[in-house]
Amino acid sequence: MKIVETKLKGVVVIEPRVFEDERGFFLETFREDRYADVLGPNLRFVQDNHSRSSRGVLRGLHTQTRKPQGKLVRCISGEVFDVAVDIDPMSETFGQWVGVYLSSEKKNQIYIPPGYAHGFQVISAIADIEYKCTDYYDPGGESGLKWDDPDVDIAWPLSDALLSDKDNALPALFAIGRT
Ligand SMILES: Cc1cn([C@H]2C[C@H](O)[C@@H](COP(=O)(O)OP(=O)(O)O[C@H]3O[C@@H](C)C(=O)[C@@H](O)[C@H]3O)O2)c(=O)[nH]c1=O
Repeated sequence: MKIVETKLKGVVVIEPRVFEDERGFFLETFREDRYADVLGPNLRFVQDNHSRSSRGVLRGLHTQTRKPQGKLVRCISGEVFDVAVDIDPMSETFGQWVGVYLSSEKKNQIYIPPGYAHGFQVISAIADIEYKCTDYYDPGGESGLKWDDPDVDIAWPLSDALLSDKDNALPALFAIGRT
């Protein structure tokens, strides 16, 4: 598999090896030994999630304060623009973001370590994403920042973003950075 590092520490894009033949294709989407080599030896996933959304839907930008989750994300149908944001005020890259198009065609993945904010926007008519998490969902510790915070200035592919009421009410980065 090919690993592409990004400007955010620990955020990597993974391009697994895909075996194609007359029946279709095969790939390993996770195996502990190889991924631990890249993502760190203490890697342990405890929860798998799957969500489906339609074109324009934007979920994010989310993080958890009490149980920060590392996430290994892939798109199993359609295409999304997936984003990680550095929300650590002590970090040299605080406020910076990286984005990658994930698709069922490319079969690529992004790993986002604990402590970053994560979100994605759907480009195709429908998209399914699956992601493995290093800690459990903790509703009482949910946090995040607004998708269009001008201080972060993410270049989302579609300007018409469809958000949940919860995501529409998220604060700006400077507000969560002070807590
Ligand atoms: C995230 C999550 C939600 N839920 C429930 C709560 C709620 O009733 C329903 C939908 O939740 P949400 O609106 O928060 O789902 P969603 O907006 O898809 O939240 C997700 O967004 C992406 C960007 C992430 O990075 C994830 O960590 C997660 O925060 O599912 C769980 O039971 N377990 C979970 O792990």
